[in-house]
Parts: sequence; C-alpha cells; structure tokens
Amino acid sequence: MRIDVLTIFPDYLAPLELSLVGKARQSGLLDLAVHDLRAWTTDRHRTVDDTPFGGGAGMVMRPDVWGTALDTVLGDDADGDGTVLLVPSPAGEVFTQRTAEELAGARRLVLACGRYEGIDARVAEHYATRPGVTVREVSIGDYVLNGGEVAALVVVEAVARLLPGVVGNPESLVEESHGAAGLLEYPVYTKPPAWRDLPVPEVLTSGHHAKVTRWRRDRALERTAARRPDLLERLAPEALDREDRRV
Ligand SMILES: COc1ccc2nc(C(=O)O)sc2c1
Repeated sequence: MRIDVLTIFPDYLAPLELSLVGKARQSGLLDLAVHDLRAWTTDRHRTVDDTPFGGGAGMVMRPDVWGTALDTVLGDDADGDGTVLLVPSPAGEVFTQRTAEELAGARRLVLACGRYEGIDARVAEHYATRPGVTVREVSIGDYVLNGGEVAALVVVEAVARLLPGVVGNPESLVEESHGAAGLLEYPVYTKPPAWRDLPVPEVLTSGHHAKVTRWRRDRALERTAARRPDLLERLAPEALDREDRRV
C-alpha cells in the first residue's frame, strides 16, 4: 500500500519511522511519504491560510494551496481507482476498527492534515468528484485536537498493522480488543507468578487449554459488558453461545 501524508508539521509524523510502521517501510511492505504542504505555497511567507468567509475566529486553510499539493501528490494516477483521500476532522465519521479494515483494502491512502479551523470545504467537495478517488472525513473520537496530525498517526498505525506481513503473528490480530470477536481483550499476565502479593489466576498456569480459552472468553465478555456494553449490543446473536450467555 502507498500512503501519503500532507501536513504543515511534517516532524509530527516522525513516529511513523519507528517500530512496526517503520519496519514495514524499511522492508517495503508499506510505501509511505510525508509532505510539507508549504512546499506548494507561492508567496515568500509561505502562506497556507486566510480569514474565514462569514467571519468568526481563527483561520481557514486555503483551497488553492491544497489543490496544487493534492494534484501533485495524486499525480496523473491513471488507474487512480482505489484511492482514498482521508481528511481527519472533528466533524468526520468516527474511525473504528471496521474503518481501519476498510482502509487496509484501499490501493492508496492520501491523508490531508488540517490545522487552524480546518481546510476550505471545497477541497473535499472537489476531490469527491475526481474519478477513482473516495473522500472520507474521519474523527478518532469525541474530543477536539489542534490538527489532523495526531489522527493521521492513529489511522496509519491502525491500517498498517492490518497489512499482510506487517504484524509478526497474524493470530494476534484475532483476539485483541475490537478484533474479529468484537469484544474487549481479556487481561494478560506474565512472570513472576506472584508480584506484590498478587497472584496470576490459577487457570492460566493449569496447562488446561480448554479451561484457559473459556476463562479468557469469560473475562472478555465481562469486561465488554462492564466497559463497552454498546459493543455487546452490536454482536450478532449467533456470536454468543450458551456458555457465553451464562456470564
Ligand atoms: C483543523 O484540523 C483538525 C482539528 C481538530 C481535529 N480533531 C480531530 C479528531 O479526530 O478528533 S481531527 C482534527 C483536525
């Protein structure tokens, strides 16, 4: 997959050179480039914003600068099919694991990180008409950030780890929170067996795999019911067996 991130703060995306995403880039599993939006400004102050039509506080990012930048980055991608222009926005659809799975199937992601009061609305409107490009405005949660860069970090990590070969053991993608089971993850333990007078649950050292599996499922159901009942409500009825309903 090819990912391009456009921002006025390229250094904010430095964490994408580290760890799992960094390794995926080095190995060629992920082709990612970060671009400084100011490279497409034309004035000596490298201006990217202006005052909002209709008045109000703050500044709005100019469509002309974004248009030149996105035209360049999108290129004359003849087979532009499967390109998602992703715009982090507090007014966007909520980004979930399902969103990450959908985006992981795209041929290409271009993330446009806004700042100030946001990007002129005509940018998303214009690129939504471009053949082969789908525009999605997404929010990573019900709080407001100062710009799209943090959201871009979240989106890139959540998507990259779903790409084949990026995570060492694909099995681990199944059991984690918000994974295929649709439940929160069960509690995990490691050595030492006793720590500050706190023991590890006996079943986990019993060697009885069926009991361990059941215990983990029960703890995941309990946690989900206590912390995210909305996830339980979304589960298909057949996703819970008779044993599950006992919890
Ligand atoms: C101006 O650009 C912004 C500002 C706030 C913001 N908040 C987001 C969120 O996902 O909560 S994305 C985002 C982009």
